[in-house]
Amino acid sequence: MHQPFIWRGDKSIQFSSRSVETIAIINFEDQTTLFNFVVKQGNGVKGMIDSGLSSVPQPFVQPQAERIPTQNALTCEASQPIDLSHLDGPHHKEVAKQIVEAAETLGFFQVVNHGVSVELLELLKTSAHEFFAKAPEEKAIYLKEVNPSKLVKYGTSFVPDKEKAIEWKDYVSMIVYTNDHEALQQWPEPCREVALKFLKSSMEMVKNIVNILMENVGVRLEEERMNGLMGTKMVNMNYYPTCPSPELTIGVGRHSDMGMLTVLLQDGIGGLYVKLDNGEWAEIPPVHGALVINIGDTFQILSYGKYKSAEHRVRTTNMGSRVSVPIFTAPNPSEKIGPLPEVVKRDGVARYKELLFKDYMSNFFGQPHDGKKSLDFARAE
Ligand SMILES: O=C(O)CCC(=O)C(=O)O
Ligand SMILES: [Fe+2]
Repeated sequence: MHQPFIWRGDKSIQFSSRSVETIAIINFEDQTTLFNFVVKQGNGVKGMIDSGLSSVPQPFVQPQAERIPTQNALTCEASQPIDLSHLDGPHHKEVAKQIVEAAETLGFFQVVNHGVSVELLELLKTSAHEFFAKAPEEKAIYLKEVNPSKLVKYGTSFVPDKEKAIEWKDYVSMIVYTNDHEALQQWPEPCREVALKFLKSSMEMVKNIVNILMENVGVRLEEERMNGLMGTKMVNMNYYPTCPSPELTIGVGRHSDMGMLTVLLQDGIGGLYVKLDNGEWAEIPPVHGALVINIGDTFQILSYGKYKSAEHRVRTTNMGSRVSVPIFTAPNPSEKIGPLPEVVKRDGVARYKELLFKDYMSNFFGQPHDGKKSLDFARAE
């Protein structure tokens, strides 16, 4: 079995690979060494924790303002899942109204009877755990510096070299631009098949929700435009290792998602928080078998702000390692995004300018998480 580290004292540990000759000292007190070990060499937060670390190293300690209080946390009241099985029957209008209201207010809701089997949801969580349980060198082959594929990326935190403090999260992103065959060849085991199944079995639901939200603002999307707006799809597996001092760290900092709609599977541990209008944060409680849906920046731009890309964040815990599996849907890189003419005509002045999605995307991935600042890039002067 892989046994990468031997704990030695408080400050330094030995890196032990298979042969005694390769033993090297890793000093977690030295920030460059730590950064290289966790981020550049792909050991991840998990590799650091597996070494027997019992306190949070300085580069992971968040500024006071970003820390998440664990006491007296609110639970989101509007979190009763919406039952999508009624979309096909006489209750269609009521269900559509619930979706519209959630998209206009919180920007987050949960759904059941979404078309993805509970067995598949369980398999997704298991395979996320299996991927991150692999030896660091088996995951490191998917680091973007090592792997030329644009379809897969393994890493830690969001933009670790620019952040004030590194997020307590490892992840693997699996992207589809063109065809599934390519994805299946390049995505890692043991996630590739289940991730693709998740994507396939949730897309009908996603398109139904997008259509409901579009129709509500007087827009009927041609198939080609729908495909253009939903052309980039990414399945992530997020892994938040158990943390010795959760009050000092964050799993994911305050942000909104960049695309159209996100579908998220979370496990039973909890820790996903959404910002309410009054500035308070409330937890989206885990509901077995449910999926979380949230509106992304692109949808906010297209609807000139009628639908809200909700600000959210994730706390860490010492109760066990958490996994989550979001699907991000977003436009093709070459797609123009801007307020839809129908919406502008109906409801007034556009607050966003037209731009190419690839420009929005590179700005988004170039900055550390900072609430909804990402949207400033698209704001009309
Ligand atoms: O892990 C979660 O619950 C949410 C993750 C998230 O917000 C993201 O990956 O964008
Ligand atoms: Fe997110």
